[in-house]
Amino acid sequence: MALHPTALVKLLPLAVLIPGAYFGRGQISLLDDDLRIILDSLPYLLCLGVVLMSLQFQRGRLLLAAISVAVFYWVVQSYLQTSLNRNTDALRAYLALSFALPVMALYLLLLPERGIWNLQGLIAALGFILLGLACIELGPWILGINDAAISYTPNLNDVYMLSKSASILAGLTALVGVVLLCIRNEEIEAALLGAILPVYIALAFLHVEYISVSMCIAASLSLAWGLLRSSYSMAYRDELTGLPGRRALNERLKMLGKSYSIAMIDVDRFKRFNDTYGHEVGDEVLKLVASRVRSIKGGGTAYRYGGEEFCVVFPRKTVEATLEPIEKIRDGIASYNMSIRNRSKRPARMKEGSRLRGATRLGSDQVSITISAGVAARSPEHPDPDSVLSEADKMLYKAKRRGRNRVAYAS
Ligand SMILES: Nc1nc2c(ncn2[C@@H]2O[C@H](COP(=O)(O)OP(=O)(O)OP(=O)(O)O)[C@@H](O)[C@H]2O)c(=O)[nH]1
Repeated sequence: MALHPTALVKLLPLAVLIPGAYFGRGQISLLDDDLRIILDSLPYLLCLGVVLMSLQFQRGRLLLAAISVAVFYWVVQSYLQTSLNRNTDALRAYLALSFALPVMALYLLLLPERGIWNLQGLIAALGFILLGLACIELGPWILGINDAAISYTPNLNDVYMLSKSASILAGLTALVGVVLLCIRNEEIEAALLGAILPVYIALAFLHVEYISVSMCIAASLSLAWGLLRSSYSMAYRDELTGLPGRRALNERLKMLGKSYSIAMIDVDRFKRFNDTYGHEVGDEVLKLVASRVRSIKGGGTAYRYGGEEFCVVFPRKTVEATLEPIEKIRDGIASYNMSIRNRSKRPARMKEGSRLRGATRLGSDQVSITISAGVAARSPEHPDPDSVLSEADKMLYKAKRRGRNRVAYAS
């Protein structure tokens, strides 16, 4: 199981959203009454927006999260705007929330995305609702019948109200969320964390003025942002390699200025590689090549063009300026020995393995691969991105004809 620590970057919007909500709350009292009424209903409106978008994009976990934020806000507004010291119903509601929140957050975090309008999605949603009801009913009762209640009772007279046990549970939930984000590397995981944390903050600092409205706005904005980001990824990112895909390339090509170069890159003898080592190992090769091409220098942006082809766009660069970075990538890939992890996928026919040129079999577990590239720049003969792209493609096939593992460029 691979970990992606860089996925933590997806939490950066939270670093703005949560402090922004906390400090922005101070301004709410300055608003006139009409605006404050609108602001009070903003969490509901935002959650409704997320619910509608989740239905549209089949995002079951975000749908449940948005409904939960709205219910949380409603409970806080309806039952907890009072002194918990004197109102046992309010204390019960607070205990129920502080017990239900981590349990339901963990359920949502661990749940794989199943969509909405299918049996698995509906069962997942039903499980979530039943779990929520059980927590709300059983939570205060369980906490009331044994010693756990004492360590779970909120610190009613402190600004930070969550008890030590509830804080530990909250910390564990957040930790699980961070680990899952690093494993799954998905926008949705960051969005869920981005909703759970503000809701916890609202619960922990319940006595702070306007905390619930500001934090529930932050939570629903995080869900909306995650939904937009994941829809963008779905449309514009290639799932296997994580590179921007063909659609993103087409958009980029429309925005190029008067001077640019385009490189087409293709894995050599990839069909034979697939036939010999299997599609799964072929996918690993594509990921490896993608990770190398992604790090290309010289201001180039890499895209997966399709199949085993990649495209790099160099705005404001001549062909000559692109050669060094492309050669570096080609050389780096050619001299890298890739380990084949899946032993069952080793070449069935040894002769076949050793005949490969594009993928040379080195030892029992290692292969090396090569790439070829063609580069062309905008010129009077090739005045638009499509013709530059097709010229780069011609150069690529020139590199193939000349023996592969090389770069050819339009002079
Ligand atoms: N594993 C894997 N294979 C893919 C993927 N997309 C395309 N391919 C394979 O890539 C191969 C492309 O082969 P060809 O276009 O014939 O070219 P080649 O074998 O690389 O030969 P040259 O380009 O002439 O060096 C085909 O076998 C496709 O099945 C993918 O996402 N994963």
